[in-house]
Amino acid sequence: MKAIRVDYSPSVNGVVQIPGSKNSSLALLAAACLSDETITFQGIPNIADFRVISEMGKEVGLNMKRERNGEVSIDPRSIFSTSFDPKKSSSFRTAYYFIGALLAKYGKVSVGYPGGDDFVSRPIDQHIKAFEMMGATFTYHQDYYEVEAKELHGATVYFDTITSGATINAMLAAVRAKGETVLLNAARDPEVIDTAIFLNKIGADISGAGTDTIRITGVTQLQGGSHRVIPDRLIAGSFLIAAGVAGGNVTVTDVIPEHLGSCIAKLEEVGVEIDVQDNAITARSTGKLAASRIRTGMYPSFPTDLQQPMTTLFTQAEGKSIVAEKIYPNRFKHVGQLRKMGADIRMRTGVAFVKGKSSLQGSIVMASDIRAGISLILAGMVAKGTTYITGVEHIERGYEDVIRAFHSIGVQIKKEDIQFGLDNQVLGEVK
Ligand SMILES: CC(=O)N[C@H]1[C@@H](OP(=O)(O)OP(=O)(O)OC[C@H]2O[C@@H](n3ccc(=O)[nH]c3=O)[C@H](O)[C@@H]2O)O[C@H](CO)[C@@H](O)[C@@H]1O
Ligand SMILES: C=C(OP(=O)(O)O)C(=O)O
Repeated sequence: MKAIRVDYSPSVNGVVQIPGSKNSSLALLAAACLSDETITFQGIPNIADFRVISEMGKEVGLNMKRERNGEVSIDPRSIFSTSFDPKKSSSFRTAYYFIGALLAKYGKVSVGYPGGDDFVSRPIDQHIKAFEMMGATFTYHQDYYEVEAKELHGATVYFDTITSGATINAMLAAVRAKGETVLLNAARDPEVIDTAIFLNKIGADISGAGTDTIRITGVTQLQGGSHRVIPDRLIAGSFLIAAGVAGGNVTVTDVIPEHLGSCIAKLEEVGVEIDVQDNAITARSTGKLAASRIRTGMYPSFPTDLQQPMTTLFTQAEGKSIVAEKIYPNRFKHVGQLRKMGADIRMRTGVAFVKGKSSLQGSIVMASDIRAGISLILAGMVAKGTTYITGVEHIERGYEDVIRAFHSIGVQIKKEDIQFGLDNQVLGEVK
C-alpha cells in the first residue's frame, strides 16, 4: 500500500514556491466552458482532480490540454454532450460547476453526485435553490442527477448560508442567463473573485465579487482569453504553520499575502514571527508557542481548510487550545490519528480541546482527506521515530507533488510502497 513516510525532522528551513489554487482552478476549468472560443490558463496544478476533469471532459468533446510549458488550453466548441460519466464526475467535489457553466448554453446537464472530501454532511441545497429560482428543474436518479432549463433567467437569490460553491455556481449560471441576477449573502472568498475576474475578461458582466452582493447581467457571447490562477492560500498557510510546528524559517513565495490575513494573525498570536513582503511571506519560529483558540468561518475568517494543520500546531503549544469548527462540525477525522501519535485532544460536537505540549510518537496513521493528511505530515515532523501516513490519494487531490514541497523545507519525507501486517505493523517496503 502506498504510504508517506515522515521521519523526525525537528527544524524546517527553506523556500516553497506556491502553486495555483486547486479550488480556484476547479471553478475556472468549468467557467472556461461558458466561452465561445479557446481559453488558456496558467498555473492550474496537475492534481488528480484536474486529470479526472480532463478525462471526463474528453468523453463529451471538451478539448482540454496541458501544453509543454504547463499552460492548460480549453476549447469548449467541440462539446457534443452534457451528460457526464456519473462515476468520474462523482470522484471529485465540483462537477456541479459544469451545471452552472453549461446549463444556459445547452439547456440540460447531468452529472454524478458530488464527491471530494467527506465531512459527513456537505449539502448542495443552496446550489439547487439558486438554479431553481433561475428556472431550472432537477431530476434525481440513483447515481446522477439531471438539471434542465428551457431558458435560464436572472433572479435575486438570497443564500441562507454563506457558501463559496453555490456563489460561484450561481454566478456561472447567471453569466449567460437572460436578464439580471443578484446574489445576496454571497461568499467573499478570493476564489469567487478570481472566477469573476476571469469571466469579466472574456466578456461577462459581473460586479461586486468580493462583497456580499454580486450583480450579473447576462450576455449572449463570450470570447477567448488567458488567465493566471491565483496562488493556493491553503498550501501557503500550511507551510507557514509548519514553521511554527517544527521550528525554523519557512518562506512561501508567489503568494498574495492579503489572502492569508487570518492565518498570519493567528500565527503571530501564538508566537511565530511573520514577515510579509510584496508576494512572499516568511514565518520564523521563536522556539515557543502559546496556546490559543481558532474558530473557523467563511472568508475572511479562519479557513476550515487550515483548521487541521493548526490543530497539530496546538499539540506543540504550551497550555490549552480550543478549535471550534463552525463550517463542517464533523471535520475532525485527523483528531483520532493525532491521538494515536500521543496528542492530548478531547472532543465535543464541533469543538476540539487540545492540551500541549505533547511529545508525539511516530505511528501508522490514515489521512481521510487532504488537510487531515497535511496535519499528519506536520505531526510526523515532530514525532519521534517514523510516521507512515496512508490515504495518500486523498493528499494528492490537493498537492501536485507533496513530497517535493516538504523536501524543499528539509523534511525527511518520501513515498513508499509499504506492506502492513494484520496487526497494523510495518512488515517492510515492497520492492
Ligand atoms: C472545491 C472547493 O472550493 N472546496 C472548498 C469549498 O467547498 P464547498 O464549496 O463545498 O463549500 P461551501 O463554501 O459551499 O460550504 C460552506 C458552508 O455552507 C454549507 N452549504 C454549502 C452549500 C449548500 O448548498 N448548502 C450548505 O449548507 C456547507 O455545509 C458549509 O457549512 O469551500 C469549503 C469551505 O471554505 C472548503 O473547505 C473547500 O476546500
Ligand atoms: C475540502 C477540500 O476539497 P474539496 O472541496 O475539493 O473536497 C479541501 O480542499 O480541503
